[in-house]
Formats: sequence, C-alpha cells, structure tokens
Amino acid sequence: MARNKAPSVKPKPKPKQTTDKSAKPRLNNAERSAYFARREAAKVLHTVLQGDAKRQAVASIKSLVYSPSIRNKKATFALVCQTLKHLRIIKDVLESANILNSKWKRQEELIYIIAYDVLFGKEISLVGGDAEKFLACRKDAMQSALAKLVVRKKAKNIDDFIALYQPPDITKPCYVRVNTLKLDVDSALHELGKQFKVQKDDMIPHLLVLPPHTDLHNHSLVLNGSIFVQGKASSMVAAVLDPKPGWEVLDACSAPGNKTVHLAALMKGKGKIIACELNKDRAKRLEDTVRLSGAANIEVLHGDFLNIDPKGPFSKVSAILLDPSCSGSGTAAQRLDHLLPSRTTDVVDTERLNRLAAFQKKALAHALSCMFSFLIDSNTLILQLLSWYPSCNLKLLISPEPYNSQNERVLRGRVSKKRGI
Ligand SMILES: C[S@@+](CC[C@H](N)C(=O)[O-])C[C@H]1O[C@@H](n2cnc3c(N)ncnc32)[C@H](O)[C@@H]1O
Repeated sequence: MARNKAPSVKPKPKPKQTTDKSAKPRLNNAERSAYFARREAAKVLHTVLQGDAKRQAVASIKSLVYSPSIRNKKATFALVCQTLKHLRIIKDVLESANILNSKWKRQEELIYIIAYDVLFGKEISLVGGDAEKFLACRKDAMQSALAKLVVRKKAKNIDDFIALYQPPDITKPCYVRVNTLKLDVDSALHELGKQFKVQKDDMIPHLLVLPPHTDLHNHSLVLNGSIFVQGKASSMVAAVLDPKPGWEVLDACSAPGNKTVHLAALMKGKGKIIACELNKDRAKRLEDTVRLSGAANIEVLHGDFLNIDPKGPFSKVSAILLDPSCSGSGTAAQRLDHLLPSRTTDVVDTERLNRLAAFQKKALAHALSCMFSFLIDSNTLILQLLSWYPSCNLKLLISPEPYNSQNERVLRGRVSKKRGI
C-alpha cells in the first residue's frame, strides 16, 4: 500500500503591509452593501436585457429580484429600475465619452449600473471593485458628455433633459386575492390593515386593493398562501366563470396557476380541476402554487392541451378556462416591461404576435371542439379566453346557450365576426 506522503509544511504567507499600493481599501458597511447590490443588480439586468433583446419571455424584473439568490432585494430592485429608466442616456453618455472599451463591454450591465450611480445616484463613494475604480477615474469625462447632450437636445436643464427620455410612469394599485380556502376576507383586511391602507375591491369578491408599489413579497400571508398577489384582470376570470362546488373544470393552459387556485377557492375545495400545462418548469411552478393554496382537488396534467382528445376521458367537465400564452401586454405595467429597451422604441414584434395569435386560434378551435364534445350534457358551458387578441388584451367570455347542434357553428360565427378570423 502506498504510504501517505507527509504533508509539506508551507511557510504562512506574510500578511500584506498596509503600505502596499495594490491593497484594496477596507469597505464600511454601506460601501460593502452598495458593492454587492451593484453586482446583484447587474446580474438581473443581464437576464432582463438578454431576454428583451431576443424578445423571449423571461421572468419579470420583480420575480428575478425576489428570487432567493438576491440578498439585498430593495437596493437591487431600485438600482435595476433606475438604471433601466436612464439606460438610453447612460448609453449615449458612454458612447460619446468613448468609455465602453472591449474589456468592459463584457460586463456592460455592471458598467451601466455604476454609470447610473456616477451620473444620477446619491453621493455614494465609488469604491470596492475594479469597475468602480474604472468609472470613478472617468467621472469628469462622463459628466461633461452629459452636459453636452443636454445642450444638444436644447433642454433647459438636466431635469428637463431626463424627462425627454423617461418612459411613462405607470402606477396601478396593488391587488391581492384572499385565498378563501385558508382565510376569510375580513381577517385578511384586519391583518393587512395593521400595516397598509387596504379596502375591498368594489367589483370582485375576495379581492383587496392596496396602494401602488406595496411590497408584500415577504408578508406572512403571502408566504403561507392565505393571499395571492394577483391583478384585477386576472382575478376577474375565474370570478366570471363562477364555477360551482362539485363541478369538474378543465384549466387548459394553467401555469403558474393563479386562476387554477382561484377556481379551487370558488369551488370550496369540492369537485375537480384538471390543470393542464405544457412546459415542464412551469408545471413545477404550478404544482408549487397548488401546494401553497392548500387546494386538494387539483390534478396537474403535464402535457399539451391541443392533444387532449375531445372524445376522451373528460366527459364530466362542465367548463373550460382557456388562458393561452399571450403577448403579456395586459400585465406589462405590473412586470415593469415599460422600462425595457424594446418597449421604449416603437418597434412591434409582429412575428411574435403572429405566432401567438396562431397558437391562440388553434387553442380556441380545440377548446371549442372539446366543449361541443365532452360538455354535451351540461347546460352551463363557459369558455374563458384571456388576452385573446394580444395587442389589445381583449377578454372574451363566451357563454353559449345549452348545447344543441347549432351551437358550434353559431359560436364560431360569432367569434369569427368579432375578431375577424
Ligand atoms: C398565460 S399563461 C397562463 C396563466 C395562468 N392561467 C395563470 O393565471 O396563472 C399560458 C400558459 O400556457 C402554457 N401553454 C402554452 N401552450 C400550451 C399547450 N399547448 N398546452 C398546455 N399549456 C400550454 C404556457 O406554458 C403558459 O404557462
């Protein structure tokens, strides 16, 4: 057997002398937290900008910031939003001062974040990393490039100049839906009222309204599934469908499952919901939502709704909720999409819209064939389509007459006439 080598004893490196010019300065708490927040913000910004450039649906800014990997959520969120709001100016300044060389181009999101601090941020000392050092040395050049841009744009002052570039400030109230499987509305009102101004929505039962920008991501009622942060339009769908306890409902395109668990609450946990989802990762998210809601009557079906056999095993289904993939225009403000570069230009991604519209058309046609096949014995047939028409976020609720042989044609006729398909 080979004998173990005796561990070589290396002399301990001598601690560096404080006179060493390359030694990094020790950071105080505020500087350290600013340093890390900038790196976390750069990571989020990278994902957001990449997704936006490819026009691919990535997670929203909020969900990226609120992921467990981000430690300083408040500072990171503020930095990402402010940098995005000023991004066009920052890019113009960096370009005219000729700052983004090939080395820093590879970390451009970090440069954008620090440049925001240099040009518009509070007086935070730019220490901690090489990127900070790099831009601190170029602070004067950047500020003079900014001053020249103000003159070129004929703005009266810097505030007027910034206003020229600002996306519209879209503020909407914050809505939460009480999950009545776990908590009643009055208890939720009482609990939230301890911290926030809160009232009942005047239209949708179980929906509460709080001031814009209310941050609830860490609230115990959210964490334990007693309330769901859910927009008014989204909460309207299951409420309008109005499923009765004991029904069997098919939620055709269901992740992340906000409407699925709303259905479950309205059905008071009685009956059955089949929640179909094509995407594997999103199906997992759907399962998490279902678990959090405490609903015991939801069956997650990971698969393609278009492959559900209209003559197949769902003969007891009384309603279909169809909420197919859409442009997300209805939730753009909530997702802060108006801050993204692609939304601040007038370019419309028609190819993507056409693709979505084609899928929605197929999904609608399939839902109709299912409806007229397996909803045959039911006299309450409801098909909910959310965001059917991507660019105007039209919600279409079709509640046909009790089934008869004419229905499909009538319904197809109505839909065709309304939407020009
Ligand atoms: C607009 S989202 C649904 C949102 C959901 N109703 C809610 O309220 O949380 C559309 C979902 O449909 C899924 N999807 C797209 N094509 C599908 C298909 N052919 N079959 C089943 N699910 C599909 C997408 O992956 C996406 O998760």
